[in-house]
Amino acid sequence: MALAQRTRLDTPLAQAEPAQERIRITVRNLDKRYGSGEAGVKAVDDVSFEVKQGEFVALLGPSGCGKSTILNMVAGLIPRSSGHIAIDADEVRHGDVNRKVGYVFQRDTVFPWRTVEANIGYGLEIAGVDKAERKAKVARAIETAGLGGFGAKFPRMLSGGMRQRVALMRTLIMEPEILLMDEPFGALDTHTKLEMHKTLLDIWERERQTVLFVTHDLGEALTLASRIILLSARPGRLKEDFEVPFARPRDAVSLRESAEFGRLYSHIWHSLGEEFRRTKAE
Ligand SMILES: Nc1ncnc2c1ncn2[C@@H]1O[C@H](COP(=O)(O)OP(=O)(O)OP(=O)(O)O)[C@@H](O)[C@H]1O
Repeated sequence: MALAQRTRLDTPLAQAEPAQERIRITVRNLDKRYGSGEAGVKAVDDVSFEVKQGEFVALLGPSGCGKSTILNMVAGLIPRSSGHIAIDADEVRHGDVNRKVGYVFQRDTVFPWRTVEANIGYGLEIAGVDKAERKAKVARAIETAGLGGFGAKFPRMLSGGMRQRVALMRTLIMEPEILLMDEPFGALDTHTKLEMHKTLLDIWERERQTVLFVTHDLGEALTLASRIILLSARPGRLKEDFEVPFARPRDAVSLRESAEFGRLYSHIWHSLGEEFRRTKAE
C-alpha cells in the first residue's frame, strides 16, 4: 500500500515546524494476525508510515483497532506476521533491545518496593552509572516532573498521576532518542491528564525526541502531536494522515480553548466517528 496522502489543515495558528528529514521509524506493509484459522484475529492490515527525526506522531483510532499492536511491533516486543519495520537503518527483530528506544506503558509500571528516586534511577543503576552522576540526574528529573519533596516516598504514597510521572521520568532519564508511548495517560482523570500534557510538552519542546504516541483521545492527539495517523476500526488500516499545524511552544489549556482547535477537532472527529460507529456495530 502506498503511504497515505497527508492532509494539511491550514489555520491562522499555524507555524511551520523545522523540517527534519531524517527518517527514524519506517513501517511498511505491516500485518498482524493473532492466532490462526477461524479463531484467529486480523489486528493490523497493510499499514505503512514513516516518522521523521523530532516528529511527535499520534496513532489515533477506536479501541481494539490495533494501535498497541503496532507500537509493540515497532518496539520489537511482539512478532509481526509480515511487513517491514526499521529504526533508522536497522530492521526491528522480535526480542531485540534497542538502546535508542524508550517505552512508556499504559499502566504505571513503577516498582512498589522502590522509592521515587530509586524507581527513576533504576535504568541508570542497571547501566552501571556511578552514584554521584545518578543522584544528580535523578534530582534533575524529579524537579522536571514536579515531584520535588517526594523523592524518598514509595509509590503507594503517590496519586496515579504522580506514579505515571515517575514512570515517564524513569524512561526519559535514559535519554532515548525515540520514545514509544502507549496511552500513558489513559487511566488519569481529565485534570491530571492536562497537567501531564503540560509536563510532556515542556520536556518534548526542549528535547525534541522522536515520538510515536498511541491514543484514542482526539483532544490529546491534537494537543501534543505534530501529525496524527488515523487508523480504521479493526483490522487497523491507515485511514488518514493529518498534519497538526499549531505553533509551538503550545499551552495545553489555552490551545484547547481556541477556535482553531475546535475547528480541527470537528474536522477529524467526523472521520474518527465513522470508525467508532463501525467498532460499535461489530
Ligand atoms: N495477545 C492477543 N491475542 C489475541 N488477540 C489479541 C491479542 N492482543 C490484542 N488482540 C486483539 O487484537 C486487536 C487489536 O488490539 P490492540 O490492543 O492492538 O488494540 P488498541 O487499538 O490498542 O486498543 P485499545 O485502545 O483498547 O488499547 C483487538 O481485537 C484485540 O482483542
